[in-house]
Amino acid sequence: MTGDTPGRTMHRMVRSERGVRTEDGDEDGDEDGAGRPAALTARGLTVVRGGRPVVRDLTFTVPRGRVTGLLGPSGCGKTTLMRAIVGTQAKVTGTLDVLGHPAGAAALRSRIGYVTQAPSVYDDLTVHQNLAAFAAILLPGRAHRAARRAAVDRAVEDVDLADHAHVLAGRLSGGQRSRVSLAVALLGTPELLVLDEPTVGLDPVLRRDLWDLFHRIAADRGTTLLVSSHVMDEAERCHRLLLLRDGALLADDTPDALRRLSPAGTVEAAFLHLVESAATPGPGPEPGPDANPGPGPAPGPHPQEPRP
Ligand SMILES: Nc1ncnc2c1ncn2[C@@H]1O[C@H](COP(=O)(O)OP(=O)(O)OP(=O)(O)O)[C@@H](O)[C@H]1O
Repeated sequence: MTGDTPGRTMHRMVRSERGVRTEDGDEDGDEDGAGRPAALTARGLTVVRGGRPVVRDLTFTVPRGRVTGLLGPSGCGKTTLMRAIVGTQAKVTGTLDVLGHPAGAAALRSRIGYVTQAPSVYDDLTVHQNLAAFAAILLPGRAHRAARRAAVDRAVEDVDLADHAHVLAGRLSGGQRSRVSLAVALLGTPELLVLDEPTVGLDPVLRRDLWDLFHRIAADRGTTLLVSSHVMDEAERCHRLLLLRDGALLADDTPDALRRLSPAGTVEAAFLHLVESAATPGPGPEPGPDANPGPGPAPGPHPQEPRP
């Protein structure tokens, strides 16, 4: 069972090669309270690129309807993991289930939205035309005309670009172009949104606005968001975090539980603490009550909601 299920069993935290996680006795596996499979379940997930493993033996679960941050330094494997999740990465071994299907299954195509680091928009089309072009692929034919229009209008509103709907994409700022890419991903109302460093290069106000949008999407539609970043302060904005380093999972927990791992009380300090503990064999960090039990159930209520 995953998600915010009250009355969960007690978990015992362990540190393993797969990062910090808990051991527990729950038997109900990777489902949420409604009996649906978790958004993501990985076991022993490894990806080889350029002849070497760049994602190594990851085991984690991502609950539905929450904003999960995938954080770690440049080159640690975030994009590679995301590509594995959306089914575009070769040389993936281990288990990776997405919305209850093996990653890359045809049944997932319309259920996942993926926004890469490079905005995929046509510069010589307006925002509206860009969205209309993608909507025509998703909802082809005359019968869907009204639905197409509604989907485009809603996506433009979602990303707060109504004032720029008729501006050429080539004349937009970097942040605005990123939002057009996001709007394209939102057109199909995906159940899982995978966003690769969507806030990179944005000023603090735009970053805050985008994070607000991510939370609205999760809260209003029950969409699961997996958002990567190499900026540790973005961790505070997530319900859950996967911390990666050198392709390995350092932690899978809530920001609140991670903050408690170090005296400084920040996720960045927790990251350093975990790196140091991984380098020094020992008993490992103290338990965090919100740790994800890896392949087992996810945590109960979050003691501190993320800063939107
Ligand atoms: N096409 C490729 N061929 C071989 N190795 C690659 C290729 N692309 C990436 N890598 C290697 O895989 C590792 C993980 O890269 P990845 O792009 O997944 O990291 P990242 O955490 O997303 O980095 P960034 O934050 O800079 O985008 C890196 O060591 C990188 O050098």
